[in-house]
Amino acid sequence: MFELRLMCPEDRVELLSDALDALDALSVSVEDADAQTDAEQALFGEPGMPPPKDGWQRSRVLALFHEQAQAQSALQLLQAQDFFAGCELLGIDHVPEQDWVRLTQSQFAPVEITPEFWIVPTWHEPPAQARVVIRLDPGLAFGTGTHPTTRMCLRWIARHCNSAALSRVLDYGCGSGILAVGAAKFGATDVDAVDIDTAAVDATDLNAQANQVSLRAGLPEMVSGTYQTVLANILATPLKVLAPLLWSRVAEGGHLVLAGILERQADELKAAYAPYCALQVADQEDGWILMTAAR
Ligand SMILES: C[S@@+](CC[C@H](N)C(=O)[O-])C[C@H]1O[C@@H](n2cnc3c(N)ncnc32)[C@H](O)[C@@H]1O
Repeated sequence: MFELRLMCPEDRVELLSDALDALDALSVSVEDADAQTDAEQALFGEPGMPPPKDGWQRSRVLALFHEQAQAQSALQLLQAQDFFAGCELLGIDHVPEQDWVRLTQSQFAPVEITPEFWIVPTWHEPPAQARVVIRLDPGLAFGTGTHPTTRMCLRWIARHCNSAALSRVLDYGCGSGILAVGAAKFGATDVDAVDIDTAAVDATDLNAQANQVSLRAGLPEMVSGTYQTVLANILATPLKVLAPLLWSRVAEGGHLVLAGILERQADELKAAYAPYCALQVADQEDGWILMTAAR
């Protein structure tokens, strides 16, 4: 295969990507051309919020074609368009054949949560010291155990194993279902996992089956009654909006466990939850914090 690489200013990215699609590119991807340089202007957005800007100030647009001649003729057609002004050819390069499946798999090693608790992809054997294992392959839904927010929630679950905290558990924003599966593996008998994304609900069902645990996965409307533990690893903005709902689901004597919060967001989270409970920082990793409250 051949990769056509173009540099493109912010206001042309969409036009150029659409044109490459129309010219039968096998795939089109866009990268921040200034990433990890002094000129980088990173864009941070949150789900459900409008993007802060349409694109980076300069983007690298990469399009794959089967044949070199296809890439060259796509370039010629683009160069004849008005919108190509300000864009620039970086090159047309041969992309060597690779075993993409093996390459992707090699990037996902088993993840240690505690010395005895591991997340292990199906193509790996669990480490000898693992006593509790979640079998999980990367998929469409968030939550493979590689993110600090997920790991902190799982550590909290491991610390509370065999306690009343893990009787009835709610995983709110379940993604892959990793927290719900983890809670079930540590003895939770009644686990609900909900997400606004139906792909996450499907992934959670499949991951529960693969790990031979029983839980109920569904949309947030499925939540009913109260829970000894309510886990929500989302992001600061939705967590603030969800404060009354999440707290109302915590049973007497139960715990609220929140993640997806940056260290600098601790005070705003405490303020948002102050009418209901006193959130405390319970763990931290790589600039992210875990906040908890007991009822
Ligand atoms: C960061 S992922 C966490 C996935 C998993 N629980 C983990 O800990 O790795 C957040 C998930 O929350 C879901 N989500 C976002 N806003 C939500 C909301 N208002 N209600 C329910 N789920 C939401 C997203 O679809 C996503 O799957």
